[in-house]
Amino acid sequence: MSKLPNPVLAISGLSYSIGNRALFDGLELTLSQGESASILGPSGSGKSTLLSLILGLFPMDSGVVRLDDESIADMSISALARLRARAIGMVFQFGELLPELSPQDNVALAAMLAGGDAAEAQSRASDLLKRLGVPDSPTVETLSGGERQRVAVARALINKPLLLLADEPTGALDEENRDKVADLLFSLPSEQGCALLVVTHDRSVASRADRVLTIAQGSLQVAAESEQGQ
Ligand SMILES: Nc1ncnc2c1ncn2[C@@H]1O[C@H](COP(=O)(O)OP(=O)(O)OP(=O)(O)O)[C@@H](O)[C@H]1O
Repeated sequence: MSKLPNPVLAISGLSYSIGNRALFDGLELTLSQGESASILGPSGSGKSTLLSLILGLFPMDSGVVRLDDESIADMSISALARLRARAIGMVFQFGELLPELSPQDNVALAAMLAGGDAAEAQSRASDLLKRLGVPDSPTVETLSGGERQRVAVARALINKPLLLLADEPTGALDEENRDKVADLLFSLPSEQGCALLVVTHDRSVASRADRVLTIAQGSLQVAAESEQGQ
Protein backbone atom coordinates (compact mmCIF):
# COMPACT_ATOMS: atom_id res chain seq x y z
CA MET A 1 0.00 0.00 0.00
CA SER A 2 1.36 3.44 -0.86
CA LYS A 3 2.08 5.73 2.07
CA LEU A 4 -0.33 8.64 2.54
CA PRO A 5 1.35 12.06 2.24
CA ASN A 6 1.84 13.97 5.48
CA PRO A 7 -0.85 16.59 6.14
CA VAL A 8 -0.24 20.02 4.66
CA LEU A 9 -1.41 21.59 7.91
CA ALA A 10 -1.22 19.94 11.31
CA ILE A 11 -2.10 21.92 14.42
CA SER A 12 -1.87 20.26 17.81
CA GLY A 13 -2.45 21.59 21.31
CA LEU A 14 -2.63 25.19 20.15
CA SER A 15 -3.29 27.64 22.98
CA TYR A 16 -3.46 31.39 22.67
CA SER A 17 -4.80 34.06 25.00
CA ILE A 18 -5.41 37.75 24.59
CA GLY A 19 -5.19 39.39 28.01
CA ASN A 20 -6.92 36.94 30.34
CA ARG A 21 -9.27 35.58 27.64
CA ALA A 22 -8.23 32.18 26.30
CA LEU A 23 -9.17 32.26 22.61
CA PHE A 24 -7.71 28.79 21.95
CA ASP A 25 -7.06 26.09 24.48
CA GLY A 26 -5.56 22.93 23.02
CA LEU A 27 -6.99 23.41 19.51
CA GLU A 28 -6.36 20.61 16.99
CA LEU A 29 -6.74 20.66 13.19
CA THR A 30 -5.30 18.52 10.41
CA LEU A 31 -5.78 19.16 6.69
CA SER A 32 -4.38 17.11 3.83
CA GLN A 33 -4.05 17.83 0.13
CA GLY A 34 -7.39 17.60 -1.65
CA GLU A 35 -9.36 18.38 1.53
CA SER A 36 -11.40 21.42 2.50
CA ALA A 37 -12.60 22.71 5.85
CA SER A 38 -14.52 25.79 6.83
CA ILE A 39 -14.66 27.55 10.16
CA LEU A 40 -17.89 29.30 11.04
CA GLY A 41 -18.21 31.50 14.05
CA PRO A 42 -19.56 34.74 15.36
CA SER A 43 -17.58 37.93 15.15
CA GLY A 44 -14.78 37.93 17.70
CA SER A 45 -14.61 34.15 18.12
CA GLY A 46 -11.03 34.11 16.82
CA LYS A 47 -11.28 33.03 13.17
CA SER A 48 -8.87 35.62 11.78
CA THR A 49 -6.53 35.18 14.76
CA LEU A 50 -6.31 31.45 13.96
CA LEU A 51 -5.31 32.21 10.36
CA SER A 52 -2.66 34.66 11.62
CA LEU A 53 -1.26 31.97 13.96
CA ILE A 54 -1.14 29.48 11.06
CA LEU A 55 0.80 32.07 9.06
CA GLY A 56 3.16 32.52 12.01
CA LEU A 57 2.46 36.26 12.15
CA PHE A 58 2.68 36.18 15.93
CA PRO A 59 3.73 33.50 18.41
CA MET A 60 1.27 31.08 20.01
CA ASP A 61 1.41 30.52 23.77
CA SER A 62 1.87 26.77 23.35
CA GLY A 63 1.26 24.00 20.86
CA VAL A 64 2.65 23.07 17.46
CA VAL A 65 1.71 24.27 13.97
CA ARG A 66 3.27 22.24 11.17
CA LEU A 67 3.10 23.47 7.58
CA ASP A 68 4.22 20.98 4.96
CA ASP A 69 5.74 18.99 7.83
CA GLU A 70 7.81 21.85 9.23
CA SER A 71 7.15 23.24 12.71
CA ILE A 72 6.81 26.99 12.19
CA ALA A 73 7.89 27.88 15.74
CA ASP A 74 11.30 26.33 15.05
CA MET A 75 11.95 28.39 11.90
CA SER A 76 13.81 31.66 11.41
CA ILE A 77 11.77 34.62 10.15
CA SER A 78 13.31 34.35 6.68
CA ALA A 79 12.80 30.57 6.44
CA LEU A 80 9.18 31.01 7.50
CA ALA A 81 8.70 33.75 4.88
CA ARG A 82 10.08 31.39 2.21
CA LEU A 83 7.81 28.56 3.39
CA ARG A 84 4.80 30.90 3.28
CA ALA A 85 5.66 32.07 -0.24
CA ARG A 86 6.17 28.50 -1.45
CA ALA A 87 3.35 26.71 0.29
CA ILE A 88 0.51 29.13 1.12
CA GLY A 89 -1.94 31.15 -0.94
CA MET A 90 -4.16 33.67 0.81
CA VAL A 91 -7.47 35.24 -0.26
CA PHE A 92 -8.81 38.21 1.72
CA GLN A 93 -12.31 39.66 2.03
CA PHE A 94 -11.63 42.72 -0.11
CA GLY A 95 -9.21 41.07 -2.52
CA GLU A 96 -6.36 43.42 -1.50
CA LEU A 97 -5.31 43.89 -5.12
CA LEU A 98 -3.11 46.71 -6.40
CA PRO A 99 -5.79 48.93 -7.97
CA GLU A 100 -3.63 50.60 -10.62
CA LEU A 101 -2.33 47.31 -12.07
CA SER A 102 -4.08 45.07 -14.60
CA PRO A 103 -5.48 41.70 -13.45
CA GLN A 104 -2.57 39.97 -15.18
CA ASP A 105 0.09 42.15 -13.52
CA ASN A 106 -1.54 41.68 -10.09
CA VAL A 107 -1.28 37.91 -10.50
CA ALA A 108 2.13 37.81 -12.22
CA LEU A 109 3.67 40.02 -9.54
CA ALA A 110 3.03 37.35 -6.89
CA ALA A 111 5.01 34.84 -9.00
CA MET A 112 7.84 37.31 -9.62
CA LEU A 113 8.07 38.18 -5.91
CA ALA A 114 8.47 34.46 -5.24
CA GLY A 115 11.47 34.48 -7.61
CA GLY A 116 9.79 33.41 -10.86
CA ASP A 117 10.86 34.50 -14.35
CA ALA A 118 8.86 37.57 -15.52
CA ALA A 119 7.83 36.25 -18.95
CA GLU A 120 6.79 32.89 -17.55
CA ALA A 121 4.91 34.61 -14.70
CA GLN A 122 2.97 36.73 -17.21
CA SER A 123 2.09 33.74 -19.32
CA ARG A 124 0.95 31.65 -16.34
CA ALA A 125 -1.06 34.59 -14.98
CA SER A 126 -2.78 35.03 -18.33
CA ASP A 127 -3.66 31.30 -18.54
CA LEU A 128 -4.98 31.23 -14.98
CA LEU A 129 -7.15 34.33 -15.47
CA LYS A 130 -8.59 32.87 -18.68
CA ARG A 131 -9.44 29.66 -16.85
CA LEU A 132 -11.15 31.63 -14.09
CA GLY A 133 -13.09 33.70 -16.63
CA VAL A 134 -11.65 37.11 -15.75
CA PRO A 135 -11.84 39.63 -18.62
CA ASP A 136 -8.84 41.71 -19.68
CA SER A 137 -8.77 45.21 -18.29
CA PRO A 138 -6.16 47.99 -18.02
CA THR A 139 -6.67 48.11 -14.24
CA VAL A 140 -8.57 45.97 -11.75
CA GLU A 141 -10.60 49.04 -10.70
CA THR A 142 -12.99 48.61 -13.61
CA LEU A 143 -13.79 44.96 -12.75
CA SER A 144 -16.86 43.88 -10.79
CA GLY A 145 -16.47 42.73 -7.18
CA GLY A 146 -16.80 39.08 -8.23
CA GLU A 147 -14.23 39.47 -11.01
CA ARG A 148 -11.81 41.18 -8.62
CA GLN A 149 -12.21 38.34 -6.15
CA ARG A 150 -11.44 35.82 -8.93
CA VAL A 151 -8.24 37.80 -9.62
CA ALA A 152 -7.43 37.43 -5.91
CA VAL A 153 -7.99 33.66 -6.18
CA ALA A 154 -5.72 33.53 -9.27
CA ARG A 155 -3.03 35.46 -7.37
CA ALA A 156 -3.31 33.01 -4.46
CA LEU A 157 -2.93 30.07 -6.88
CA ILE A 158 -0.10 31.31 -9.10
CA ASN A 159 2.65 29.77 -6.96
CA LYS A 160 0.80 26.42 -6.78
CA PRO A 161 0.30 26.50 -3.00
CA LEU A 162 -0.22 23.36 -0.94
CA LEU A 163 -2.56 25.26 1.36
CA LEU A 164 -5.06 27.94 0.43
CA LEU A 165 -6.36 30.12 3.27
CA ALA A 166 -9.37 32.37 2.73
CA ASP A 167 -10.61 34.96 5.25
CA GLU A 168 -14.25 35.92 4.52
CA PRO A 169 -13.57 35.54 0.76
CA THR A 170 -17.18 36.28 -0.19
CA GLY A 171 -17.99 38.81 2.55
CA ALA A 172 -18.00 41.77 0.15
CA LEU A 173 -19.96 40.11 -2.68
CA ASP A 174 -23.61 39.96 -3.71
CA GLU A 175 -25.34 36.58 -3.70
CA GLU A 176 -24.62 35.69 -7.34
CA ASN A 177 -20.91 36.52 -7.13
CA ARG A 178 -20.69 34.91 -3.69
CA ASP A 179 -21.90 31.63 -5.20
CA LYS A 180 -19.53 31.85 -8.17
CA VAL A 181 -16.48 32.56 -6.02
CA ALA A 182 -17.47 29.89 -3.46
CA ASP A 183 -17.98 27.33 -6.27
CA LEU A 184 -14.56 28.20 -7.63
CA LEU A 185 -12.77 28.01 -4.26
CA PHE A 186 -14.28 24.68 -3.27
CA SER A 187 -13.49 23.15 -6.68
CA LEU A 188 -9.78 23.80 -6.11
CA PRO A 189 -8.82 21.01 -3.66
CA SER A 190 -9.85 18.30 -6.13
CA GLU A 191 -8.68 20.17 -9.25
CA GLN A 192 -5.37 21.54 -7.94
CA GLY A 193 -4.66 19.09 -5.13
CA CYS A 194 -4.29 21.84 -2.53
CA ALA A 195 -5.88 21.92 0.93
CA LEU A 196 -8.40 24.70 1.54
CA LEU A 197 -9.32 26.40 4.82
CA VAL A 198 -12.05 29.05 4.67
CA VAL A 199 -13.24 31.19 7.56
CA THR A 200 -16.63 32.76 7.04
CA HIS A 201 -19.85 33.97 8.65
CA ASP A 202 -21.80 32.63 5.68
CA ARG A 203 -23.34 29.19 6.26
CA SER A 204 -24.13 28.60 2.60
CA VAL A 205 -20.44 29.12 1.78
CA ALA A 206 -19.20 27.09 4.76
CA SER A 207 -21.45 24.14 3.96
CA ARG A 208 -19.59 23.44 0.69
CA ALA A 209 -16.55 22.21 2.66
CA ASP A 210 -15.76 18.56 3.45
CA ARG A 211 -15.78 19.53 7.14
CA VAL A 212 -17.70 22.44 8.70
CA LEU A 213 -16.20 23.46 12.01
CA THR A 214 -16.91 26.05 14.63
CA ILE A 215 -14.82 27.55 17.43
CA ALA A 216 -16.23 26.63 20.84
CA GLN A 217 -14.54 26.50 24.25
CA GLY A 218 -11.21 27.29 22.66
CA SER A 219 -11.20 24.41 20.20
CA LEU A 220 -12.69 23.40 16.87
CA GLN A 221 -15.83 21.29 16.88
CA VAL A 222 -17.94 19.91 14.07
CA ALA A 223 -20.72 22.44 13.50
CA ALA A 224 -24.25 21.25 14.18
CA GLU A 225 -26.34 20.82 11.02
CA SER A 226 -28.55 23.73 12.14
CA GLU A 227 -25.43 25.93 12.23
CA GLN A 228 -24.36 24.69 8.81
CA GLY A 229 -27.53 25.93 7.17
CA GLN A 230 -28.33 22.51 5.72
N1 LIG B 1 -4.24 42.83 18.73
C1 LIG B 1 -5.30 42.59 19.50
N2 LIG B 1 -5.40 43.14 20.72
C2 LIG B 1 -6.47 42.91 21.52
N3 LIG B 1 -7.51 42.13 21.16
C3 LIG B 1 -7.46 41.58 19.93
C4 LIG B 1 -6.37 41.78 19.04
N4 LIG B 1 -6.62 41.08 17.89
C5 LIG B 1 -7.81 40.48 18.08
N5 LIG B 1 -8.32 40.77 19.29
C6 LIG B 1 -9.57 40.27 19.85
O1 LIG B 1 -9.55 38.86 19.70
C7 LIG B 1 -10.84 38.36 19.42
C8 LIG B 1 -10.80 37.54 18.13
O2 LIG B 1 -10.61 38.40 17.01
P1 LIG B 1 -10.68 37.85 15.52
O3 LIG B 1 -10.47 39.01 14.62
O4 LIG B 1 -9.77 36.70 15.40
O5 LIG B 1 -12.19 37.34 15.45
P2 LIG B 1 -13.02 36.86 14.18
O6 LIG B 1 -13.74 35.62 14.61
O7 LIG B 1 -12.14 36.75 12.99
O8 LIG B 1 -14.02 38.07 14.02
P3 LIG B 1 -14.68 38.67 12.67
O9 LIG B 1 -15.61 37.61 12.20
O10 LIG B 1 -15.40 39.89 13.18
O11 LIG B 1 -13.58 39.00 11.72
C9 LIG B 1 -11.75 39.58 19.34
O12 LIG B 1 -12.43 39.70 20.57
C10 LIG B 1 -10.79 40.72 19.10
O13 LIG B 1 -11.31 41.92 19.63
